[in-house]
Amino acid sequence: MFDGLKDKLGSFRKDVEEEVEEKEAEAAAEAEAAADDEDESSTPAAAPDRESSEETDDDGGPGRLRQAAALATGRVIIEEEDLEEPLWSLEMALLESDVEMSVAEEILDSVREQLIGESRKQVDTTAELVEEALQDALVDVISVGQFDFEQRIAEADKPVTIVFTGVNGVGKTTSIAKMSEWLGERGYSSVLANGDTYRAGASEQITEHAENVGRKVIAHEQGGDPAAVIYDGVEYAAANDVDVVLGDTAGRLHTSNDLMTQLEKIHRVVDPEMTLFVDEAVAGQDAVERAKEFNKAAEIDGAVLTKADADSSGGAAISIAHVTGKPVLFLGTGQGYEDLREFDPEELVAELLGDEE
Ligand SMILES: Nc1nc2c(ncn2[C@@H]2O[C@H](COP(=O)(O)OP(=O)(O)OP(=O)(O)O)[C@@H](O)[C@H]2O)c(=O)[nH]1
Repeated sequence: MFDGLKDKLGSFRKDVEEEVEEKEAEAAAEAEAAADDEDESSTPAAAPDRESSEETDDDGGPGRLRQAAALATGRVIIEEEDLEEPLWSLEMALLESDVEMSVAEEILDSVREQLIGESRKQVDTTAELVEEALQDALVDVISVGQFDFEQRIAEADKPVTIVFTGVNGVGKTTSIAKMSEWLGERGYSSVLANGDTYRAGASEQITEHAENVGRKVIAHEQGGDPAAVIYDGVEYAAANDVDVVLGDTAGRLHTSNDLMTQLEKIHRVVDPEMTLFVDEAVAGQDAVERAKEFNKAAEIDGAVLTKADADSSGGAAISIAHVTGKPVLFLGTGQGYEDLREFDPEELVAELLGDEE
């Protein structure tokens, strides 16, 4: 999962290390040269000249002698110019990984600010410093809007209704069945409601998944009212002590107006606890754009990204929360019903920056 992005983040760490090593070597050479100068000019008459040459430091930045002095005390100073190339490469890498432009910029700004600011202190290893800066920057953008999904289910009045939206073909129905399993493992019963009355075959599809995971499915005729189906799901759940109603909906209707009308009616009729947007991680920028579009048409509470197991870039997972203000809550990590993983920003970033394969 996200191996391409992981490699690229590793390259940035190496790039900065190389820059700093090069600088250390230069500073060491300078220190040696300065020591030689001192030996040669240690007569009292030469001293004022040396002082003035230290003050008029004409090579810009903190200056060679100050760098050399810093090196002698074990400090390394990273300056903006040292980061220029590595940051440029990082930007390209993020964009190639389908990270949305504004999100990539946010990450770069944060890394730049942290590395330049912090590096003026004692530095143990450059790699640690870079890792910390990347970790903070990534966690910041990924964890926008995060909330504890399970706690929200636990605290909500029962039955809890969750509506799933998103275009067809991305694994929405599979994700509903996976969610039903995920809830079951945590002691919550659920019923599936086929609010996708638009597409032929949707009912058979959700029924098959429901049978596979041993859940009841509520469905009406094709062309029926999605709000009415989900309402029946809620009625069934209330009458049978079922905790959660998982409502499928038709992904894209003709216009975002239709979509909004459909979801608005569902909201009026059953007042769902959450509306989750489902898309596939492998769609990259397209998934990010769709998340924006769906969030605009009908406010979503969070996202489920399917097929993360097949996604090398990680761009959608990195970008969606920052772009929509709504968190990624789950990742689909395979075709089995158990392959649904709660999205944990810190854990994900640790994996992205980790050394293990
Ligand atoms: N590798 C992988 N495959 C997945 C994942 N989620 C769904 N799939 C597969 O994607 C294919 C489509 O899933 P469905 O749920 O049937 O998708 P769909 O019928 O297009 O779904 P709708 O979005 O409901 O229209 C199926 O073969 C699923 O097994 C996932 O997280 N990882």
